[in-house]
Amino acid sequence: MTATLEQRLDAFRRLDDVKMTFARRDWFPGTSGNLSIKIADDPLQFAVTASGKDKTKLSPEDYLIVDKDSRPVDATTLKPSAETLIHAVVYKKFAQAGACFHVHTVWNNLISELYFGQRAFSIQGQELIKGLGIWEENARITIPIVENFADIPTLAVAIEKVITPEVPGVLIRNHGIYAWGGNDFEAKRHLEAFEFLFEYHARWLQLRHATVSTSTTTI
Ligand SMILES: CSCCC(=O)C(=O)COP(=O)(O)O
Ligand SMILES: [Zn+2]
Repeated sequence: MTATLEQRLDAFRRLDDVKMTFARRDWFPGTSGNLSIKIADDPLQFAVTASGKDKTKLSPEDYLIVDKDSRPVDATTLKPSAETLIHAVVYKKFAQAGACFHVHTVWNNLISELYFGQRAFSIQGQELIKGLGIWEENARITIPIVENFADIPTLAVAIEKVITPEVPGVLIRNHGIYAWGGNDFEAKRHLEAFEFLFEYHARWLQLRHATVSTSTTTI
């Protein structure tokens, strides 16, 4: 069933909230990043950020509604995010996904670069893994890494091939992360958990390196 006006406005308000929260963390440098919230399943429709906007600001022209083919549902001069196809892939692959968020951060870029040549990043035994909805003892998670294809349909196909229901995210090398969840609250929690794990791991590697270097220095 097509979404009502009230559902659309509710999605826009929720996107405003998430956007401003992430903006305060500097998670949208240089107009990067995009956000979406699903508003209808059959046929698929979702609200998505307009392309190229300064996502640290609010304006009446921040979002539009697109269909399963990432095409605007209404007549509009706004362009959907250049990466809308990736949001569509997530919603089509996981019927339970209700929101999908993409940010470029130094930490997620560093992790993808540190594991250059590898197709995934794994981490084990961190409490914040529970933030991803994984509660088993000493859990290990593996987030796939895809190469940063400039051609978005190629990138979307690469992402479609590697994402799984177990881990709600994917890293694009030297680009950023996509994370999703059943709704905006859950997608935000997942994204925050991933970002914590990336920062923790990168800092841990740095400290370990510094400690090893100091302990091997002769006076
Ligand atoms: C300057 S960021 C390059 C494009 C990108 O990766 C991104 O996340 C933002 O693209 P959009 O079309 O959604 O504004
Ligand atoms: Zn991006």
